[in-house]
Amino acid sequence: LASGPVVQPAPTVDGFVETFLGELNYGQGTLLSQSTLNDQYLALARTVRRYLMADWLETGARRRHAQQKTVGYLSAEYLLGRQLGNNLLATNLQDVAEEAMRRCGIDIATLRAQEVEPGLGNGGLGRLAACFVDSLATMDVPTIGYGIRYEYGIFRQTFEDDRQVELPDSWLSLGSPWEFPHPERQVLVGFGGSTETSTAADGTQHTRWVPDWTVLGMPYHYMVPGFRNGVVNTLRLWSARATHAFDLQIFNAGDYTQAVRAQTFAENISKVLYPEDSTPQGKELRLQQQYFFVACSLHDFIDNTLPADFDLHRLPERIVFQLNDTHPVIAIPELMRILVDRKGFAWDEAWEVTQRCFAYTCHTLLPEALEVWSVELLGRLLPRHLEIIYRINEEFLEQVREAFPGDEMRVRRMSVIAEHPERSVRMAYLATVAGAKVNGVAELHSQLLRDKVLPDFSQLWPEKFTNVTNGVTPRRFVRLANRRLSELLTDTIGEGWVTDLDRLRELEPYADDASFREEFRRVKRENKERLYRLLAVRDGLRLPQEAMLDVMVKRLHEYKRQTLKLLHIVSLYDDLVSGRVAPEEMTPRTVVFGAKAAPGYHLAKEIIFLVNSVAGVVNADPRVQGLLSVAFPANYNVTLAEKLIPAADLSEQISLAGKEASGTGNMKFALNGALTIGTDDGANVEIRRLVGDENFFLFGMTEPEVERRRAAGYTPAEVYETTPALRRTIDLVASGHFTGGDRQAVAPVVDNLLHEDAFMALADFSSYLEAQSRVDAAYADPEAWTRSAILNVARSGFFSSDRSMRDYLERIWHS
Ligand SMILES: CCc1ccc([C@H](C)CC(=O)N[C@@H]2O[C@H](CO)[C@@H](O)[C@H](O)[C@H]2O)cc1
Repeated sequence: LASGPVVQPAPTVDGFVETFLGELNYGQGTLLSQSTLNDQYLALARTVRRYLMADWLETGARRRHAQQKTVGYLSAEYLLGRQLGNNLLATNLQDVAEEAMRRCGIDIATLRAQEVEPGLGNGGLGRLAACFVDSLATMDVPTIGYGIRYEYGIFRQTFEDDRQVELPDSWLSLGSPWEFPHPERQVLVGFGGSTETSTAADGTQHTRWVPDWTVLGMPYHYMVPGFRNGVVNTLRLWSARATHAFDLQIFNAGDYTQAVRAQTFAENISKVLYPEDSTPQGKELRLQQQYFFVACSLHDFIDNTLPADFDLHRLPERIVFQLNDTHPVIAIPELMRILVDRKGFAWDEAWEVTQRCFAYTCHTLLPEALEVWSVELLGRLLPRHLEIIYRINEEFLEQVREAFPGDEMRVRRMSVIAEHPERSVRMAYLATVAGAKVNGVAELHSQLLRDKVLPDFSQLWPEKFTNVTNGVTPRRFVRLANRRLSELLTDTIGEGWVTDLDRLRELEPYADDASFREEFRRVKRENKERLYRLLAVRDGLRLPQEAMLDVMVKRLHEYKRQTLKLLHIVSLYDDLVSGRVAPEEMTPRTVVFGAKAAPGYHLAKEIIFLVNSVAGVVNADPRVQGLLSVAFPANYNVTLAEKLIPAADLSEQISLAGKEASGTGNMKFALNGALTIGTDDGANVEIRRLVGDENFFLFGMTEPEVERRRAAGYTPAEVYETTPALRRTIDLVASGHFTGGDRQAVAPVVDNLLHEDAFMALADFSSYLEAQSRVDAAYADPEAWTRSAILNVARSGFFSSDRSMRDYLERIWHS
C-alpha cells in the first residue's frame, strides 16, 4: 500500500459528491447544512486537488526517475489568477463538479466567486510567468517554477473621491487550499556578515562567508496541471521564517517586542510584493527578497533534488535556470559561491558550469527599469557575492580589452560595475555576461535590445542574443474565460485548438459565412451582457448594451499613454456637446479602463483621478447619454480581465513606439475577437503582420520616427498651439469642466502634457483620432467588422504561450 498508486476518487458525480462531503465534514469539520460559503469553497477546492494528486505524485516520481533536464523558472512574480476554474478545466471535471454541487443544493458559480486570486505579481511579467508554467505542464516539460510566497500580494485598489487608495491584499486570510507546505525541505539562508580567506596547505586560497544573521526558507508547493494530459508540474514558492522561535528569556525579562523582533524581521522578507513595475526603489528589503528566493531555489535543486552523488560539473545537463528579468540575477554569484566555496570547484570550472546554467529574459526598454544595486548595499548584505561579482567583471573586462585593444571607453561602458552616479552593479550586464542566452520578448524589442540597450554586448557576442515573442495560455484566456466562443470554435473546427492553437487557421473560411458571423456576434453580445451584469453588481456601473466596447486595461504608466485615450474621450464628448457632431453621426461607444498605479508614482495617480473625473461628468451628462460612457472598475486583476476581454470590440494598444517590450493583453484581445487600434510597438507589429493590415487600426509614429522627432527637439506646447482639435480638448480639461471648475486639480496632468509629454501623446494625437474615425466607420458595418474579428482569431494562433515555449526549448534551453 505504501508505495502503491494513489487512490483517486471516482470521476463521477457520485464520487465527487462523496469526496466533497468528506472534505466538508472531516476537512472543514462542519455539516453541509451548517457550512458557510467559504467552508464549501475550501471543501470543493480540496476535492478537486484530490483528483489531481495522483497525477502530481506520479509526475514527480517520473521526473525523479527519468533524471531529465529540467527548466528552473526563476521569477519574483507569478500572477496566477483563480485556481479552481483552471483545475476543473485541466481535469475535465467542470460538468461533474457543477452537477455534484447542484446535488448538494449549491450553485458552483457562487463558490468560484469565493476564491481570492493570488496576486503575486504586478502585471505583464508576472502573468507571463503563469502562462509559461501552464504551457510547460501541458507540453509535459520537466519544470520547477521558483518564486516567493508573499503574504500580501499586489494591493487591492479602491477609489475614494476618484483617487486610487491601496488596501492590503490579505489573500491568505480565508485559507489557501491550493498550497502544500513542505517543512522537510526548509533551507537556511544567510545575510550580512563578512568573508574570511584561508590558504590551504597546497597554497590554494579558500574563502568562506560568515553571515551574521539567517532566516529559514519554507517552501509551499502549488500544482501546475497540464491540460488533460496527466501531468502536474510544481510551483515552489518560498516563505521566510525566523530560525529561532521567539526568545523566551528576553520575553520573561519583559521586553516582549524584542523577544519577537527576530521573528518579525525574518518574516518581513516575504511579507509583501513590491508594487512597482518599472522604477525600482532600490530598497534593501527588495534585494533581501531577491537573494532569499534565489538562494532557497539553488540550494533546493542542488541539495534536495539532485542525487546526493551527482557530479555538479554536469549540472547544465540537468537544469537551465531562466532568469525572468533582472530580479533573480543574484543567482549567478550564488551558484559560483556554492561551486567554489562549498563544492571546492576551481574558479574556471565553476564559471564554465555557471555560464551554461543561466539564460536571461529582458522585459523592458525603460532604462530606469533596469535594476542596479549599490556596491555599498551589496557589500553589506552579500559581501561574498560582491567579491565574486568583482572577479567575474575583472575577467570579463580582460576579454573586452582583448577583443577591443585600447578602447578603455568601451571597457568603462561595458563594466558590470557602474562608477556613476554611485558605484553600483548593473544586474542586466551581469546577466548578459554570465547568461548563455539573452532574449527580448518581441521582435522589435529584441532588435532594440541589440541596437540600443545592450549594443556593446551584441557586438561582442552576437550569437548570444535571440528573440522569443511572448504568448498567452489559450486554456485560461480562451477556453476558460470565453466558454461561448470556445463552444463555437469546437463545434466548428473540433477541440484540438486548445493545445494546438495554430488550428485556429481552419476558422478562416468561416469569416465569409454569414451564419457563422451571426453566431460570432451572438457570442460577443452574450459576453457583453455577462460583463455588464458583473459591473453592475461589482462597481454599480450601468452600461449601454448596444455601444461599441472600447477597452484599455494594463498598468498605469505614461509610456502606455492612457492620457491619449482620455484626450480622445474628451474630444468625442466636446464634439457632441458643442454640436459639432450630431448624435446620429456618432457611433455609440463605451470606454472601459482598468489600471493600477504604483503607489509612489504620483503622476500616474493623477491620471487615474482625471480619468475618473471625466467619467463622472460624461456619464452624468444627458447630452451624451447612450452615445458615450466611460467606466473605470477598480482593482483590475486577472479575474476581471477574464470577464472584460471576451466582451471587448476594440483593444487599445497605444504605447509610444519603442517603449512597450511586447504586451500580452494585445494577444488576449485578438484571440477573443476584438480588433486592435495600436502603434507599431512591441508585439503589435507581429499581430498586425499576422492578422493583416486591413484587420488592424494602425496609427502613430514608428520607433525610428520617434527617435528622429526627439532628436529634432520635441516641444509639446507647439503641437498644442498648432492643432485646433487638440487645443480645444486640452482647454476643456484645463478649464476644470470635469473637476467642478477646479483647475488646480487637473494641473499636474495638463502641465505635464504641455511642458513634458515625455511619451509624445500630443505628437500622435491627430493620427490617433484619424484612426479612431476609421474605427467608427468600420463598426458601422457589422458584417465587415465581424469578418475582421473572425480573421483576428483565426490568425492569432502564433500567440499561444505553447509556441513561446517551443521557441525557448529550441533557441535557449536545448542549445
Ligand atoms: C521595480 C522593478 C521592476 C521593473 C520591471 C518590471 C517588469 C519587467 C515590468 C513588466 O512587467 N514588463 C512587461 O513584461 C511583459 C512580459 O514580457 C511585456 O509584455 C510588457 O511589454 C512589459 O512592460 C517589474 C519590476
